Amino acid sequence: MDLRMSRRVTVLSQHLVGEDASGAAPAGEVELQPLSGRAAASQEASTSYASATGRPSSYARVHGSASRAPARWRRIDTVAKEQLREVRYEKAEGEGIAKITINRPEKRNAFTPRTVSEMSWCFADAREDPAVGVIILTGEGPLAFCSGGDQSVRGAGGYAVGGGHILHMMCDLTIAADNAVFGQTGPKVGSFDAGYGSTQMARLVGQKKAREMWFLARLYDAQQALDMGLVNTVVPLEQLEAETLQWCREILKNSPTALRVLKSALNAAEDGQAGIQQLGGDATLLFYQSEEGNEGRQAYMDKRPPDFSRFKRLP
Ligand SMILES: CC(C)(COP(=O)(O)OP(=O)(O)OC[C@H]1O[C@@H](n2cnc3c(N)ncnc32)[C@H](O)[C@@H]1OP(=O)(O)O)[C@@H](O)C(=O)NCCC(=O)NCCSC(=O)CCC(=O)c1ccccc1C(=O)O
Repeated sequence: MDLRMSRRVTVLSQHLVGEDASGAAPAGEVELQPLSGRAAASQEASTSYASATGRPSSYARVHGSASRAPARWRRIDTVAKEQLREVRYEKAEGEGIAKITINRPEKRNAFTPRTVSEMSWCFADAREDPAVGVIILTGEGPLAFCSGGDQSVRGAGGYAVGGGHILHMMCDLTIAADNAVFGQTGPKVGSFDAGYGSTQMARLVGQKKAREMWFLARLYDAQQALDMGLVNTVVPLEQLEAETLQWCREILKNSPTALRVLKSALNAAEDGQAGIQQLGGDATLLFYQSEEGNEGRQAYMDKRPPDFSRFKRLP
């Protein structure tokens, strides 16, 4: 599944696997540290605008901060004429935020082919909804975002889907809970992702670290994930939704066209001709909204030669 197909900004919240409800890390798993150091600093940086004067700058005064208040979620049970069973789909009342929640907590939100289909339908619905500007992808419950493909339904035929870790890597941004654990288990369970799961990872964390993650199949805590550039920020689990909503609202205050073209540009360098096609499509969209673009179309409709003389040839 190519999550980049969504032209809107996608934020991922929650974590791959978490500690048990008692707070103790299970034997053999990484011991999680309290939020500190770079994780705490990254949380602070996400809400502040630096100023050399020590006072809030005009930029900070104009743009301010975004609310962390809870959203009023409206649940949508049927998408693409299908009843959702393994995914919960919601939209925030009066805000451009959609939320897709993998809803199989009893299996640590492992996905089946059905889950992936339901996610695709929801992404497509959100993509087509002009009111939606940001999509949150998350997992149900405090224990896991997604533990990858459900091993009980994996067949010899195989499906072109990667694990839960790959889902978050394909999102634009990742906000991790402080109990999050990240990693690839593939080589230990007879699986691998030789597509985006490998190439996107290497782009995010570098070739050496990507090879370490895949070849050794170890697990990493949230601080380690932050340090290697795998996630954008780490917040206490109980602040995860508030932090995510604040990021969404901050993004939604910004120019949708600027965001759209930036996302296309950031993807274009890596996506070859498909990436350039998206960027080219965005340029055409903008051109069609311009006077110059309209003059050509209007002249044809008027059965006259176009007059482009009033449009400057800028250096
Ligand atoms: C994620 C864990 C580290 C969490 O550990 P913990 O919190 O202690 O919980 P557990 O007690 O282990 O799990 C609770 C319960 O959930 C079941 N479960 C967890 N994960 C899965 C899973 N991925 N598949 C099936 N079932 C799962 C677990 O068995 C428990 O059930 P009980 O009945 O209570 O025993 C830990 O759970 C863990 O390591 N999980 C496995 C992670 C993993 O290896 N994931 C697979 C990676 S490979 C992949 O994703 C490729 C895609 C794929 O395999 C696939 C699947 C389906 C169709 C097609 C494909 C394809 O190949 O294309």
